[in-house]
Amino acid sequence: MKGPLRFFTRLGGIRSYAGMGNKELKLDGVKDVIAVASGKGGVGKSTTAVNLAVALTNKCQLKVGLLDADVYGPSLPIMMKIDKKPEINEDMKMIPIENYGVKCMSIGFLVDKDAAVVWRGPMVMSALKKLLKGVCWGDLDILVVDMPPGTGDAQITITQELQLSGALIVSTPQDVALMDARKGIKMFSKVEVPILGLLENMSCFKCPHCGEPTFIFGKGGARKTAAEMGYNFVGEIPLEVEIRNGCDEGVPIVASDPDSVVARAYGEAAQNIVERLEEMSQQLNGETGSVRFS
Ligand SMILES: Nc1ncnc2c1ncn2[C@@H]1O[C@H](COP(=O)(O)OP(=O)(O)OP(=O)(O)O)[C@@H](O)[C@H]1O
Repeated sequence: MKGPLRFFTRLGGIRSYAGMGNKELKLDGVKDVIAVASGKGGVGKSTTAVNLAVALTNKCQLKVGLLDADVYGPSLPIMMKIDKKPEINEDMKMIPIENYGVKCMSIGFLVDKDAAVVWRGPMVMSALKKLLKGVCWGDLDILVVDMPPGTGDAQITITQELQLSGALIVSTPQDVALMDARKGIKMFSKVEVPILGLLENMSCFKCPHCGEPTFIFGKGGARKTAAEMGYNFVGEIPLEVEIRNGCDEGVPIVASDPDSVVARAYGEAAQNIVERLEEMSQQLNGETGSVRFS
């Protein structure tokens, strides 16, 4: 594992890192919080977060939440087909809205879809803090956080406010995307968040007529980068029209066609992440068996 040695302790089933300064546990009942991030925009981070959340629910049988922290361009309302505002509980916390078995929260549930785009920094920060602290998630095995693209203030705030178990970096195989992915990795390393691995999105396009693969964004770039940097390679997701359709229609392909090749690829990636979290737990606190995912 990269970065300084840290070790886990367990507090009532919730993981916590020793040696992380004075961070408090902010999300009661949530065992692991993982960030899905990319340095570059438009590489399929939200698509990955949504499909992974459904795969972690359906294929890994976990209790999963999905937080759309991409305040500038929330896509969860469309991708998860949720068109209502969350209710508030007696503690004045927002109750996540469930679809496909995943508990969801997004700034897009709260404001007009174009409003956040023109927000100034302080408004973005205040909205983010509300999203991070003001949601009653209940008991979750994993909360998947769809990060805003890039490595600016909003991203750093999230990594500082949330006790992240790790970050998944999504990239296309293209050099320019991989360059930004490296910046993302650097940001997480600086704040001592472990990298769960790299996932390559849009890895290849298979002609629906002849089956010939075309490597539109280059071949194997994320796998190579993961190997060079010593990180886990989580898997590759092809460029496929059904994935895009699923996003636009609000039915993730993992939910609509769970036996498809693509849904299986997301399932394997989800399993890889779960195993990586378990490995980290075992390495760091000396456990010998799976505690939560057996
Ligand atoms: N593997 C894929 N195959 C086909 N289309 C995809 C795939 N992954 C993502 N897309 C499409 O690419 C577009 C961008 O994806 P997405 O919104 O997930 O990217 P993003 O990295 O989250 O973007 P942003 O930087 O705006 O947050 C969407 O239209 C989505 O449907």
